[in-house]
Amino acid sequence: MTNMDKLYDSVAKNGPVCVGLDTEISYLPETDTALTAGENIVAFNRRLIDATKGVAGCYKVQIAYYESLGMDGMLAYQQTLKMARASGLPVIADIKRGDIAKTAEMYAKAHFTGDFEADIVTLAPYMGLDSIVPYLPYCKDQGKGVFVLCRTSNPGRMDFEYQTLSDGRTVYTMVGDALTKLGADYMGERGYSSVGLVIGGTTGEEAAEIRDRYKNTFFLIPGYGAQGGKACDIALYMNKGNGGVVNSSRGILMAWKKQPGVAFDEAAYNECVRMREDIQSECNKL
Ligand SMILES: O=C(O)c1cc(=O)[nH]c(=O)n1[C@@H]1O[C@H](COP(=O)(O)O)[C@@H](O)[C@H]1O
Repeated sequence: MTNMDKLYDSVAKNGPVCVGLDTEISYLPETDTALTAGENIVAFNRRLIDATKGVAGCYKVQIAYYESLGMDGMLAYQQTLKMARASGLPVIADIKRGDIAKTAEMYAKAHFTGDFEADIVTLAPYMGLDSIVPYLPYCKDQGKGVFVLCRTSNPGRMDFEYQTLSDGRTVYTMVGDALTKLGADYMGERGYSSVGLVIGGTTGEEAAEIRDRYKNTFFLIPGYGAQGGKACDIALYMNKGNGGVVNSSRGILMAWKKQPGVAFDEAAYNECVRMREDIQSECNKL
């Protein structure tokens, strides 16, 4: 069974919310001055994971928030991955790597084995397929997975991704087509490849076309919450309520700010439940 299969099963059981652990120290309601920044973040993440593991489909840990704190942060990253994986839910390491083949081999080893082992990683395809291929033996042998940036959530997606090629396709479609072709040899039992795509949820405009074109591809859909993505748009990227996980980071981490008097972990739980209902009710309308 692949990790994409596990993600599918997890969405079927708990729903599509991907809790983004992009934990910045300023998001914490209070800190313990006897602890380092990294230790405070681990304590916060521990309570957040405990509170949300029954209502989340997976976790995504954004490495930049941890790297920015140096060694203290990298220890926090290691411990956060460990705690999140111990919840039994699939864990995506949002590392967005994309380098030449030999270097990619080292990144794959770094994030699929050892101290920083994750179940699935995010990759950037700009340097070409040889920057993606070194991750595939881990998909074949250990069921690992990758989500490759395709049509992202940020305004800057227009700069390169929407450029039109001579054959009429957009650049993001060329990327999606090439990656789904590559992923065809890595199909799991639930009908999805271990090679998934990142499809931003801040617009629903191309949703029907994208979902239809990549039927066997699992999507990581960021943009809900702080970036303003709407459930009615996001539902269009799902496949009968599955086939995608919807990330919210700041919206969940800082849910306590919108729920006065409620503890941060309980507020995060409440936000996951609200978000899940919001998305599932839109999926049910389709
Ligand atoms: O790969 C990603 O996860 C990603 C792709 C994308 O197109 N847009 C996007 O926002 N992300 C990530 O998703 C998360 C969004 O965080 P919030 O906007 O706080 O919910 C961050 O970790 C981003 O790095």
